[in-house]
Amino acid sequence: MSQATKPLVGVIMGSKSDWETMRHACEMLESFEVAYEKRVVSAHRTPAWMNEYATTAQERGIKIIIAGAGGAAHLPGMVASQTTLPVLGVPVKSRALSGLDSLLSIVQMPGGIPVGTLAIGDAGAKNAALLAVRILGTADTALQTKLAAFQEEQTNKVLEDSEL
Ligand SMILES: Nc1c(C(=O)O)ncn1[C@@H]1O[C@H](COP(=O)(O)O)[C@@H](O)[C@H]1O
Repeated sequence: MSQATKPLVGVIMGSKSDWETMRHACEMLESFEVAYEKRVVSAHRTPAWMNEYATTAQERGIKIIIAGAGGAAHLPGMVASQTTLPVLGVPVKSRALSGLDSLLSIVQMPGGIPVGTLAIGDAGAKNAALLAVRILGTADTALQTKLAAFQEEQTNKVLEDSEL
């Protein structure tokens, strides 16, 4: 799915080391059969590539960018500054400060350049994908139907598990 169809979601991350977190976003997109691409892009280490990625994403058909980064996590904000696409930021859990540094770096954007910031770590990556699916679902009733089924299944599972 990620390679064959034209991608609608760009999943980018500051380092290969973020993959264990960001794979949760990719897996969720796959479960909804939403075409995506995944790339390592760093504002700090590959600034020219980041600029190219952000400025060409829209013309390539990307609708939403999910950007994960840890520590001094400037990637989501810098990408948001160079595109008008919605950018969802995932704070990756850092070794030194458990992701609080990542969260604050992503969430505290100056007015005018929005980044939709998710929770730290795996749940944030999963929810970034679900939020992307919800956004795409506003113009795609088939996706909305899948989202409703996902939520119903989730609710039923929790109710079943409540019978201890
Ligand atoms: N925060 C950023 C950016 C950026 O924001 O441009 N580029 C890499 N990184 C982060 O550095 C951490 C450590 O990276 P390494 O494991 O490669 O040393 C990763 O979590 C990455 O997201």
